[in-house]
Amino acid sequence: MEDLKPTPPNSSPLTPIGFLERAATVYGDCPSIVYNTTTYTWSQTHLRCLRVASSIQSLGIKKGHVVSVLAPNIPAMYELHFAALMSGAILNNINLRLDPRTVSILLRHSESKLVFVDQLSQSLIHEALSLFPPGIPIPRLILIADDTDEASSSPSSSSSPAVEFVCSYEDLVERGDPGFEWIRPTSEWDPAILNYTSGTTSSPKGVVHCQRGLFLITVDSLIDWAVPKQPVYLWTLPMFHANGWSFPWGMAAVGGTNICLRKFDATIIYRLIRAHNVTHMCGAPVVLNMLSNSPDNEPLKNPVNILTAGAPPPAAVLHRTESLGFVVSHGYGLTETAGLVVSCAWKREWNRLPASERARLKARQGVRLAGMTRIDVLDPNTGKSVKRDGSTLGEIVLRGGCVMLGYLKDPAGTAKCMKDGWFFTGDVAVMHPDGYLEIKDRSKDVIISGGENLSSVEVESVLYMHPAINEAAVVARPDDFWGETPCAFVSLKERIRGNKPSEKEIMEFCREKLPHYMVPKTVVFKEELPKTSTGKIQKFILRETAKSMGSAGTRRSRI
Ligand SMILES: Nc1ncnc2c1ncn2[C@@H]1O[C@H](COP(=O)(O)OP(=O)(O)OP(=O)(O)O)[C@@H](O)[C@H]1O
Repeated sequence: MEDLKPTPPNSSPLTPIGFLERAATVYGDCPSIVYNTTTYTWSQTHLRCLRVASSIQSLGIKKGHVVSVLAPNIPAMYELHFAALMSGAILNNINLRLDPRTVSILLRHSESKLVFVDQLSQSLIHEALSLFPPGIPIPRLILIADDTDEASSSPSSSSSPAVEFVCSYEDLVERGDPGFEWIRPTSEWDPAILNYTSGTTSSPKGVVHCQRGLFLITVDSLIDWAVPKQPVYLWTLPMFHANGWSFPWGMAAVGGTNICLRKFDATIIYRLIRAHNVTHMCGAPVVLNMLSNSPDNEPLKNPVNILTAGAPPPAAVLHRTESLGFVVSHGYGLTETAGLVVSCAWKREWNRLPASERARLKARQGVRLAGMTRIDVLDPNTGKSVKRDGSTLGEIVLRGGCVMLGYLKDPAGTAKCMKDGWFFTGDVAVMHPDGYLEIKDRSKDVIISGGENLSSVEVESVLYMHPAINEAAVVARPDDFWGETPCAFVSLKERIRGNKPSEKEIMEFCREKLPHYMVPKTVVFKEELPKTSTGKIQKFILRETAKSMGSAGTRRSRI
């Protein structure tokens, strides 16, 4: 059989772009995108993307050039996930809640040639470009105009500075060629996406993914979440965050309806779920917390599948969300893996367990998706797999086709996390006897108290059980005696604000449920906890605050 080799009929480069052509054939007359009063069908979306792709090319964008987008979850943002790649360009989504300085750094780092700018982000791009040093080429700008009520009623829409745009996005659609022969990858390893990480632990890093990786993560995610044909998908997860965990391409593969929205809160989400009979949505645990604590919450008429990832979901939040009729699935991934690569694969027999036990099991991150090659939790000292005992800590390592090509212009950073055949995640976890892993912390967040490693996630999960607590984060506070002690930052639920529990009461609550060394020795009440735009609590900011508080000064007997 050695003479049988790959040949053109069996080795076309994998790419997720082909899903769109197929959707236009199979689901041509069915809705692809719904945004306020606008609805497109899959054949319209296909043609619009071809037109935009041809226009991008006619603006001088060549294969491998970076094209950036600064927009919320609106139709143009969705279309550019296809159109930019169809023009041969590399798509770079920029988080629109970043400050101008960071946006400016990212645009220079990526050497972006063209930036699509939502009309409400004009000030941001204006300021970002004004920070370009002289002599550095400035990217050209395309305006994504939006005349919907939501966009035009925003205060910032009227006060935008004059920014020079080449033309509008709709001009590109209009003047583009619907018969454009889109640029197919010559190799499935061709770079396709440049995403910057959230910057939860450090400055954002530029993650590059190839066409093959995107194809694999898209197909794998659809299988793992058991997404049926023609779901109704509500865009509550920002597409600028790791390409919405691959679901822009996934929805084309299954002919789903994308319900786009510019901004969201619990009221809008509940309204859209009812109006469109939403079947699927994604969100970080912060979204689940918001939905389950909202005064608008009421049990859903039909179950809605919600996929959560991005931060550890406390069991108490999972429990509250499911009791409203959401069917929660829990996954884990990183910008570096283009989406979710581990999930808490649910077993039918677990349905018979009490709700709180189900939530506890579901809070575990789980097992590899079918398309991943291997995952493991390695002892940092020996490099060997940790014991499957649910308590020995190690680092999660991954291997599979959707792991990034590497960090842009950062060979040292790439080599640091991609070595010995593994991608090292920097996440600390245990392996349970049943082969499911559970994250205990990020390596930078582990608290070391009296030589004992202490999982901030475990302490947080207990704090979330407290009826008055809305959100909680636990970080290390320096301590002269113990080295570090746990310091809890909490925000309280709106409705109990008059009746605030004391620091001591919260510590007592934890003491009933945790070993003494894990009980927070300090509790700080805050109106709101600092978060990244993707809803992750910025522990490095809290850590700085805890540090500035000085030694907790605990005495031995208190621990
Ligand atoms: N289900 C989950 N449970 C716990 N943590 C999760 C889960 N899913 C993702 N995470 C956390 O999110 C991280 C990946 O997030 P992302 O790629 O958005 O950037 P970031 O790591 O937050 O930013 P930066 O690398 O710049 O600090 C993981 O490494 C992990 O710490």
